[in-house]
Amino acid sequence: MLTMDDIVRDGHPSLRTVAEPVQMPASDESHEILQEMLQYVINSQNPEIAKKYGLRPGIGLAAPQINVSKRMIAVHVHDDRDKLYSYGIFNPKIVSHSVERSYLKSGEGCLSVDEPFPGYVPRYARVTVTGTTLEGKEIRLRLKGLPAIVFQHEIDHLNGIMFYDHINKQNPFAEIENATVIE
Ligand SMILES: O=C(O)C[C@@H](Cc1ccccc1)[C@H](O)SCc1ccccc1
Ligand code: NI
Repeated sequence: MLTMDDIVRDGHPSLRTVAEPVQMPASDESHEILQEMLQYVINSQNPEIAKKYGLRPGIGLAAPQINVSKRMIAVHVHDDRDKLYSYGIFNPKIVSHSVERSYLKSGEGCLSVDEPFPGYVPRYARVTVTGTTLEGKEIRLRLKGLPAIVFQHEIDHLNGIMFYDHINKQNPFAEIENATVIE
């Protein structure tokens, strides 16, 4: 199983590299890695398992974070109506997005960043994401709220972008125009 020892930290070249598309159908190796990534995210949200193995809780994980430069992400997150979005996705792509933005009032963190980077991280309020699931199904997801935020955070990792790249350097808590706050 994956643990924090498998997650590379800020400064590792993998986090600043554009990841390669996964040739479909995915190889057994890629399938196994993506399954392990999703299992990490699920395990990290189980208090007993997280404590036993020292896992930092997460709602998403991208392959470059375990030094695999492939376009694969895992997400396990509930929206504000408690609907669960639990996916391992090959080649996720944002195919459309709102003009309106949103951001987490608490800011963002990252399993690959050990210190806090305070500040608002502007994201698109709504995104449409396509990709291929672990089960080999082509999906098209229309997302808003926290699911939209986590998918954008993880897809950023595939493009070598870190959440703090989006924070206003002059004033990290500057109001973001045309944006809704997610509490
Ligand atoms: O490092 C990662 O990619 C996993 C992040 C993803 C993430 C961070 C901030 C906002 C959305 C997604 C971890 O999930 S950070 C821990 C966390 C846990 C619950 C809610 C938000 C962040
Ligand atoms: Ni991250």
